[in-house]
Amino acid sequence: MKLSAHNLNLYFGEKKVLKNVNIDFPKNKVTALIGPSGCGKSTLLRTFNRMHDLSPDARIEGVVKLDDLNIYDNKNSVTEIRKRIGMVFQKANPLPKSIYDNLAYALNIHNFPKDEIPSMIEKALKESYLWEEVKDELKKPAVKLSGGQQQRLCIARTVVLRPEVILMDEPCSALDPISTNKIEELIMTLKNNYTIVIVTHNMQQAQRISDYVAFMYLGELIEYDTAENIFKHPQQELTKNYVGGHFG
Ligand SMILES: Nc1ncnc2c1ncn2[C@@H]1O[C@H](COP(=O)(O)OP(=O)(O)OP(=O)(O)O)[C@@H](O)[C@H]1O
Repeated sequence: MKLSAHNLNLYFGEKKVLKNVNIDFPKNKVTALIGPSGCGKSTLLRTFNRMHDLSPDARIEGVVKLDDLNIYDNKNSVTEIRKRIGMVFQKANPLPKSIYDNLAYALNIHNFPKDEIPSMIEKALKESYLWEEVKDELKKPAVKLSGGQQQRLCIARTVVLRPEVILMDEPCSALDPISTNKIEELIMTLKNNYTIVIVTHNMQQAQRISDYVAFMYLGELIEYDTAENIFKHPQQELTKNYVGGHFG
């Protein structure tokens, strides 16, 4: 197990959004978080790299760990945690810089040796299936790339730091089917090197790419199992109804 939450409760002000969630994410697997809108998928995902530190009304109880490291122990640096647990968002968010500098910026912040930066960037772009498309125009502004290319650049910006975990919050929801397909293929190769947790609304996508699936409802983890069991043999009535398309 790579990442875990135990007895996790999360409140925004008075509102309890995560209710006693217990979950362990296995190493080098893709786990999908599914459930109807507002059930707490993104909130759970964001807990793992301390994104809620930015919300003054968020309050967390419980234990969240990366291996044996307690993510919420104040002696651990948030910057270091976010280097080990990277995140890719719903909408591609490249910096207003060149393709090359989008990756160099992250490496410079983390003080990687200057002479290693060009080869690390090439490796990350190759790993993100983008190198062949951009190798001759690395100085081009990243915002001039297509939406799908921008999202692969954001994935490259995450993997260039050699994280252990990649959190993905609906990374394909703004993309066309061809770009989505490329990112899904990419996710399936990335899991050889990284542990991946992905929020998705797309049941077909969850079936195609995930090894494990966690179904959430109203802030609770209702069922967590292999993708095969969740989609073919769900144990809970709620899961059965959700994956059967009866609500959500
Ligand atoms: N910063 C915040 N402050 C207050 N409430 C919030 C905040 N972020 C999320 N919430 C609330 O927490 C609940 C869970 O939201 P969350 O975004 O985690 O759900 P979700 O399952 O990811 O939904 P969706 O599929 O629509 O993205 C919702 O009721 C939402 O309104």
